[in-house]
Amino acid sequence: MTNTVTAPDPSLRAAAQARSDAQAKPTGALGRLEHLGAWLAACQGVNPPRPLTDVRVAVFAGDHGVAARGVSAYPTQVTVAMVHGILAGVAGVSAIARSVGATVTVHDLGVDGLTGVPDEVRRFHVRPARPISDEDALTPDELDAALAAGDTIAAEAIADGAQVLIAGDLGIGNTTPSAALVAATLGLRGGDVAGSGTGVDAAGLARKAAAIDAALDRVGARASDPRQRLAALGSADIAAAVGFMTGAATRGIPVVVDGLIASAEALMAEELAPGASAWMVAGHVSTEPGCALAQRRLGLTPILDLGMRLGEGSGAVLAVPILEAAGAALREIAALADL
Ligand SMILES: Cc1cc2ncn([C@H]3O[C@H](COP(=O)(O)O)[C@@H](O)[C@H]3O)c2cc1C
Ligand SMILES: O=C(O)c1cccnc1
Repeated sequence: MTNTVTAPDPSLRAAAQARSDAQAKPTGALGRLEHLGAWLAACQGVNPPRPLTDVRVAVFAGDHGVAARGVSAYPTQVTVAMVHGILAGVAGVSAIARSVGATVTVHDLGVDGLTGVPDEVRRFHVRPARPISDEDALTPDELDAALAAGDTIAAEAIADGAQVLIAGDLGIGNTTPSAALVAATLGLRGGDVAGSGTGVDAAGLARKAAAIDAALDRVGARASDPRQRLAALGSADIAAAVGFMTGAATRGIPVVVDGLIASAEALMAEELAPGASAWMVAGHVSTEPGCALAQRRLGLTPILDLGMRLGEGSGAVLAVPILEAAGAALREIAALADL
């Protein structure tokens, strides 16, 4: 596993922008679509960029001990139910991915009580994350194993032809560790980053902010080290997604970032593999306050803002047609001089 990231090719970005400028439209008339097209060309190393025919969502599923603090509106059994839902192709991300021609896999990185699934799903199974307000979620060895699992999942998808990778999340309670990671990274408190997640009421929101503050106070200055922050405040599913994102960036494959959980993971990926965020676009911004905060820190401007708060990679995969249209515009619009 390497952490060395080479930036998307700046000469191809410039060439794509020049091609766009010469096309049969007023200069700049396609707005941010032009930037997305140039970014895609730079990522692919070819101008105009190739069509996106192989986009993959890997959903990282895991349970979170902190859920016992009453931070979610739903019981933890929903995590198992939703893994089965994804396997059956009937989850939210399943429907949206199908509508855009993307594929979805799900990976158990700490789901409590998961049975009746293919071995492949449990290949990287570990125990659920310990409650972050009371103890570190992971040991250093567990952190390494989770990061390596995500890197392997990315490597295998890329070797199999994936052009774009998306990390999806699944696990009751996961907005709490994600918000805690954003708070610790940005120097904020629970009240700044806690959102309603699955729909907690005001008392639930207060419990969530308090759980985040307890975790931040417990970890203290250790949080300034990104590995310690991730092990103390994260989880195996979150760490695996971080390894998946760094695995994509180190291999020169673009990533579309989803909501709060993925944006927190992207923050961690950028710290563990500096430059990784140059391989990312934000597919959407969710309604969780920590999501916009993380994206702003990374300099990522979301493609979509639809008031979504599902996770699973759903908002990211929904943005893929916009990215594809950006590439199509570069490929198919004639040069004004040729008309
Ligand atoms: C039926 C259902 C399907 C989901 N799919 C994703 N999430 C999302 O919501 C959960 C995080 O929110 P919180 O931190 O408030 O628990 C995670 O499972 C996340 O993937 C779902 C949540 C539910 C209830
Ligand atoms: O921001 C997200 O992706 C999100 C929000 C609520 C629940 N699950 C995910």
